Amino acid sequence: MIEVYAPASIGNFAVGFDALGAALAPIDGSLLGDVAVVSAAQSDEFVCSGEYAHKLPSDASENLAYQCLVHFRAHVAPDMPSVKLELKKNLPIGSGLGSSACSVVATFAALDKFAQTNLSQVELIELMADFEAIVSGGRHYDNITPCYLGGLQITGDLIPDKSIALPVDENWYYVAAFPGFSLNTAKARSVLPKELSMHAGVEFAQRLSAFSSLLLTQRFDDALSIMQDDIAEPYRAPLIAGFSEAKANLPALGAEVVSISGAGPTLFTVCKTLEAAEKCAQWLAQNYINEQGFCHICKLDNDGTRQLTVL
Ligand SMILES: Nc1ncnc2c1ncn2[C@@H]1O[C@H](COP(=O)(O)OP(=O)(O)OP(=O)(O)O)[C@@H](O)[C@H]1O
Ligand SMILES: N[C@@H](CCO)C(=O)O
Repeated sequence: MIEVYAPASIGNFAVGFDALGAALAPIDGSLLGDVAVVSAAQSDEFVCSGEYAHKLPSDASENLAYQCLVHFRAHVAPDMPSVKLELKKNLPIGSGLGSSACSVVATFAALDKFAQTNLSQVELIELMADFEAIVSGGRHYDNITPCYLGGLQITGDLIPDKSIALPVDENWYYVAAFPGFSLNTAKARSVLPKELSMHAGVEFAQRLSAFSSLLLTQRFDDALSIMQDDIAEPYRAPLIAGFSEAKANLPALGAEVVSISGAGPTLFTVCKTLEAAEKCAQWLAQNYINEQGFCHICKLDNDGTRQLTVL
C-alpha cells in the first residue's frame, strides 16, 4: 500500500497570476491537504472518503482522482496490476486552496510510486496540469507545482523544467482563512478581463520579475513592499463577501499583505511575526469565516507531496 499526502497551496501569491504559488504547512503540525492511498485489489476500484467527500459528485467517473486512475492505466501503465484507489478528500472544493490540484497531484504521485513507472518530474507535472485544466477553465501550474514540489514556485511552460523554487524570509507567517463558502474557479476566471493594456502588461512583468529578483537577493522587505495583485483581485474581490473589510482592517493588526488565495474565496495574509499572525487569525475567525470555514497560521511546506506510509 502506498499513501501519499499533497498539501494545499496559495495560487498567484498576489504578484504572479497563474505563475506563482506556495505550498502551506499549518504550524500546529496538522495536515492541510488531500491523501491518495493505492493498494493491490482484485479489480480496479475507487473510494472517496474524508471530510469533503460528500461535496463531490457521487459518480466516481466525475471524480478527478478516478479520472486520473483511468488515464494512468490507459496511457502510462497498462500493465499495472488492479488497484484500489482511495481519495481522502480533506480540502474543501472551490476554496482557493488548490483543492482539485491536491487530488490530482496526490493521485498521480501515488500511482507513479505504486506502479514504479518513475515518470520524470516534467512528465508528472504535465500530466497533472492536463487534469487541473479540465476543471479550472485554463491551463496553469501555480497550484500543481508548489503542491508537488513544495515551497514557493515560479512556474509555467516557459520555465525550464516547468518550475523554479524561490526563497522566502524564514520569519514570514501566512494566515489562510477559508470563509466556509465555495467559489467556482471557472466562474472566478470568467470575471477577469480577456486582455491587458500594454501598461498593465508591462507593470505585471516588472512587478513579478522585481519580486523574484528581490527574493533571490534576500531583499525580503522590498519584495513585500511590492506584493500586490492588480490583475485578478480587483475583479474577484466583489465575489467574496467580507474580503474588502478584511483587506481594510488587517494591516492595522500587522498584516504586511492581504490578498486572495488562488481564485478565492480563501484569503491569505503575510505577517512578519507570529504575534501579528495570531492577531490576524483571531480577527478573521471573528469577522471572515462562518461555521463551515477555518483559519490556519502556516509556514511554507517545503516538502511538498510525500509518502506517508509504505506497506
Ligand atoms: N477530487 C476532486 N477534487 C476537487 N474537485 C473535484 C474533484 N473531482 C471532481 N471535482 C470537481 O471539479 C470542480 C472543481 O472546481 P474548482 O476548480 O472550482 O475547485 P477547486 O479546484 O477545488 O478550487 P481551488 O483550486 O480554488 O481550491 C468541481 O466541480 C468538483 O465537483
Ligand atoms: N491561478 C489560478 C488559481 C486557481 O486555481 C487563478 O487565479 O484562477
